[in-house]
Amino acid sequence: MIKQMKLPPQMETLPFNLCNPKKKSAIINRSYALLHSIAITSLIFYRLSSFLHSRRPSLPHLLVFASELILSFLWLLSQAYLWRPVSRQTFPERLLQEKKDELPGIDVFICTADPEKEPPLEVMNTVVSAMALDYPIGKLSVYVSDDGGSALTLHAMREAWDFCRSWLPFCRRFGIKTSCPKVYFSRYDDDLGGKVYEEEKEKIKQKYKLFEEHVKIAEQSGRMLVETSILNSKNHAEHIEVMQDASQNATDTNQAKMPLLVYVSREKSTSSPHHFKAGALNVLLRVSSMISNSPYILVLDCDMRCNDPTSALQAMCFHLDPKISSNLAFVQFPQMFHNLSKMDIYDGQLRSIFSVKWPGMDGLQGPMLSGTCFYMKRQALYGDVVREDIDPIQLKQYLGPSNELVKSLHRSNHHNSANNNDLPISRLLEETRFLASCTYETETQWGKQVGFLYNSVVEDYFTGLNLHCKGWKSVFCNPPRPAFLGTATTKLNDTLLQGARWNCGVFQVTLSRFSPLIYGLISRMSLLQTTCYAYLSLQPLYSLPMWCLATIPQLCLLNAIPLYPKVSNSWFMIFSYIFIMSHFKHLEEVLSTGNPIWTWLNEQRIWMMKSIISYTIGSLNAVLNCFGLREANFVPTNKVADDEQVTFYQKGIFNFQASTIVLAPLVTLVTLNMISFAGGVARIIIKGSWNEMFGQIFLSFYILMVHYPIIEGMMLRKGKGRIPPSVTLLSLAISIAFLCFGSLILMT
Ligand SMILES: O=c1ccn([C@@H]2O[C@H](COP(=O)(O)OP(=O)(O)O[C@H]3O[C@H](CO)[C@@H](O)[C@H](O)[C@H]3O)[C@@H](O)[C@H]2O)c(=O)[nH]1
Ligand SMILES: [Mn+2]
Repeated sequence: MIKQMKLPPQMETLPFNLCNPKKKSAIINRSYALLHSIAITSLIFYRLSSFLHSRRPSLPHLLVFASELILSFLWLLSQAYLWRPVSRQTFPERLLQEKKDELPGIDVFICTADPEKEPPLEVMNTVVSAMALDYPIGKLSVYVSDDGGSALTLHAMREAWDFCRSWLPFCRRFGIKTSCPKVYFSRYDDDLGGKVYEEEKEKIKQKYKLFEEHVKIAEQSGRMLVETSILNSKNHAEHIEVMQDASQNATDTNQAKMPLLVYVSREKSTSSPHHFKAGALNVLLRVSSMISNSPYILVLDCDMRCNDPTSALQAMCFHLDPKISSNLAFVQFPQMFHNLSKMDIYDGQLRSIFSVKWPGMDGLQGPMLSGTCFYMKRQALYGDVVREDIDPIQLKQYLGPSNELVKSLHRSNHHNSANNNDLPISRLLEETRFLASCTYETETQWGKQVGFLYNSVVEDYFTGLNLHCKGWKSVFCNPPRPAFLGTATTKLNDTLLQGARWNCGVFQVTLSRFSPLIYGLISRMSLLQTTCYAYLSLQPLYSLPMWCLATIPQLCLLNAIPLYPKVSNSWFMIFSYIFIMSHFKHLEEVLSTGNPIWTWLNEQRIWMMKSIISYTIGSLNAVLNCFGLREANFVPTNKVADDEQVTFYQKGIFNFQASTIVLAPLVTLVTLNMISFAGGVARIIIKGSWNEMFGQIFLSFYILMVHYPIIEGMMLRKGKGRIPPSVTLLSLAISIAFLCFGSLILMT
């Protein structure tokens, strides 16, 4: 499919890629930051001086001030993302013109873990779309890691391999851009016309249907074996299978008509830790080094299908650019999603990360590693181990006992994508099984200094942090056509619990000796880059001011204790300025990244919800884990949605079918604010004074307004998806208890 176009003369002077600073955004951001920091400084001055004037500052005042300090600190850290945003452009045609014959090999790694939550048919669509990447065939290999060790996934993969035999030639022949068959057959957006094309399309469609049917039948018969497979998913021997034409030698990929496809299910046993996805990726690293050993690696989650086959070439526009390639570790594409609704009430698109934070970091040392959709240099993962002068014995202490692995390392170090073709295939497979066994990593540096790092359930964040600390750079590539599309969570419960896992992971890093604020500064990272990492690592702290500001001012309102200056007082202006400007800045960001105005409200809401639920649960888990009281866990997110769930989500209606631990805190806080707001309004009516309490009344009003869907779910909705009355009652009881108890304390 790779075609070399004749370039117009002016293009011949173009580089492979361009980096354009977003000057206008930088000016807006920096002016805002300057004014806002003056306002925050005055607020702190106001609080401190009022403490000096009153004889003994009250506890609520101290708590609110502490919250304001935490919020200000996090705000300050977050400014690093806004300092120097850039955007990038690639010119794959230029790359082909100069480097067509020197393109390096790429190994694609796809991870799956649970055939129930990650239906094999969907996973195979990802596999097929990766097989169809627009890249020289002999230089592309696809590896699937199946942590579930499921016979079903293996079966589906053989079927997928079969389907690829027809699908790949079809894509190549007609230049199909939508190389994920499921999407292609539901849209046909490659409008190519022509009789031959139509005929071929019909034929291939039948083949896809057949493929789909085979997998579905297997799925149905597999259901009955669920129990054994659950057992199996935690305890099974390794199984590795190289799929290839019978005529073809596994190692002779250069002659192949199809990319190599390899199924890897590592050995798992309940007695040894498997380190979740990071563990799976490290096994793939070792296994692939025996087979294709490509110098570059594309990592994909099982639901992240390729949506633009040229992504590999786009990534190579950076990796092969002599100006930046030597210290470039990875090219990160944004995670984008195929199932977002117009309203996107749960902020499934993660807008702030992929439209603001990563472009911002791209102007510094580069975006963080985001788990999927990145092209990584293999060498970067081997760390400082692979030096010319290192002695083999020492190398084995790092990499484990396999001689073949050590040898392969030198080959990849020499930028040679050639395989281990000095080994016979049977010997090679034997070695891969050894490398995929449970015990291989014992007493090695895998997960500590080599490969994807353990110690945090967000292996991506932690691994990326270490790379940047060692001086590696990264690049954010965000082309107009999404390069990859995944499945976003469409349920409140899933979104908040996924957020809890992420925040548990980053907080694990915060509590370790790798805490970015310290570790980053003593390493080779710049101050701004360190600040970006520190912001994410401390983000769970948002939970403290959120809990505080949703309860204390309300309690004080009911007890007639003012916490903010009177409206007539000029200091009130400072508070209003900070509140209004931070909202305007957020709005500016939402609109300038091409989103509708309701995104702004959705994000405010989900941010508060995450602060209360995800950040709280996440940081608690991390703390418990730190003291050895609880094991941090990586439970894969559900990727199947029932019709009912999809309907709610599509209509933008909150689905409150969620566990009580997720719902009760939210409902309690809303109830509490309803009571205090009512109390505040009653006070105005009876006493006629609103001046000194306005700040607190407004705060409650604001919280209620943003969380209107919860009020609706409690009082106005009927049927499925509403908040169960039992949760409402429980929350009411807790709020009243809190208010009574709190008032008692305030009176003493
Ligand atoms: O023991 C495990 C657990 C998970 N996975 C795979 O990891 C991927 C990501 O899991 P998912 O459930 O989709 O988690 P998300 O929260 O959606 O993932 C985000 O967050 C993770 C870190 O928590 C990153 O690894 C992911 O790339 C990033 O997309 C999936 O392909 C899983 O099959 C494994 O291979 N083994
Ligand atoms: Mn996912």
